[in-house]
Amino acid sequence: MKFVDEAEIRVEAGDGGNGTISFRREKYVPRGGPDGGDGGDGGSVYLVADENLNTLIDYRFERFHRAERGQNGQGSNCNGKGGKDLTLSVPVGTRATDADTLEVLGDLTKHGQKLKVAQGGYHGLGNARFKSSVNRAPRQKSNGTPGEIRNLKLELMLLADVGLLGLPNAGKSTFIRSVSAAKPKVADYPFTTLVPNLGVVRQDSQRSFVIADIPGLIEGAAEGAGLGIRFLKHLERCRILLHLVDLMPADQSDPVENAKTIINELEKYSPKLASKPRWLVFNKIDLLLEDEAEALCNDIKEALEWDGPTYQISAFQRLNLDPLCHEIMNYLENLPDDVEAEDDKQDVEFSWDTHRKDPADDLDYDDDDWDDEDDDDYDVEVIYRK
Ligand SMILES: Nc1nc2c(ncn2[C@@H]2O[C@H](COP(=O)(O)OP(=O)(O)OP(=O)(O)O)[C@@H](O)[C@H]2O)c(=O)[nH]1
Ligand SMILES: [Mg+2]
Repeated sequence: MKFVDEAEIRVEAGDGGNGTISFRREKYVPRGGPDGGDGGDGGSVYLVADENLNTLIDYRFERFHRAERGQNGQGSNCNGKGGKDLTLSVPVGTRATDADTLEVLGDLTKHGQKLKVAQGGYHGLGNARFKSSVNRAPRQKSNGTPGEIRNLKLELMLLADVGLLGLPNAGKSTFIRSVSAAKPKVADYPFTTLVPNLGVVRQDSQRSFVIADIPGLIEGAAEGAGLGIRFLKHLERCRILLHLVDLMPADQSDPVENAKTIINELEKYSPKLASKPRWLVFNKIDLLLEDEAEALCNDIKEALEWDGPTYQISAFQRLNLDPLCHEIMNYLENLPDDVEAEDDKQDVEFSWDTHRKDPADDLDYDDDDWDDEDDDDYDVEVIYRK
């Protein structure tokens, strides 16, 4: 599966309409003067940021976009109508670059923000405009100028503060569903998640962070097993990774070995990613008695020689999620500004407004969109809700 957080399209603004040559012809009005009208301006092409969109995938299928041409002028001093502008909606966070010159035309960072990407042609002048004291019957007009044509590269940056790591079925998608308004598909088979999802965890009106749920990793991912490791690139800009460990794998596999697999694959992919702050999050504690869970977590920590932070949660039952999110928020807030930020300055920032969901909303697992088959249609999903 290919990533479509970028798309290349061609936009063509409308040409300006031509001016026209015409003379007033009317009974009893001999030698009516010139009355050729001007053409209309060509329509321009704009991009507008729309918070309801989350992918650029549509632009992969529809690559040519043209605004209307201006109408030609007409007699009786009638000017041609201007061509209609074309407005293309793109997700918030999209950057538009001229694919030929590599000039960055702009970043659309706020809902409703508009960016002109191709200027419509200017109108031509009708002969009425060329009338002068020495030329009362000009046979002159001008043509409209051509509209701008551009090959545009659209890029949508997926930026997340927190990245989720884990084997398939570890509960990553369940976790993001429980702490944010994102609605990725959850199921009891591996590789349910085929594309990354982003969710916004809102602590209060001023404080929130973004979590990325990516497809599960399996042993050999670095060599391409399962869905491979290409999704890990989305975690490179995260500030912290949560490694979800399933305490009760349905396939009876050993949680220690499972955790080691992830750490191995991570190291194979990139030592830099592997050295990012990482917290161990033991999931599915609801399936064990409290002291059993405690003992198992200790065993795993010992086997991994883990001395970093650990948490015990049930993503499904929403146990201990609040303290974990709280800690994450604190951690992120207390990071020095310059950590990992050097090359982020150019980044597009999302300005979503996703709120923390009411937990009661989500307890209904018969909920229709729980198993939203459409998910698979998208290569990249960024789900959020206002
Ligand atoms: N009992 C229990 N089941 C859970 C918990 N979290 C997730 N599950 C179940 O585990 C299964 C897998 O959950 P997902 O959230 O789809 O797992 P994932 O890590 O996103 O899996 P992939 O997308 O395949 O990588 C589902 O059947 C969930 O209902 C939990 O805390 N407790
Ligand atoms: Mg998943």
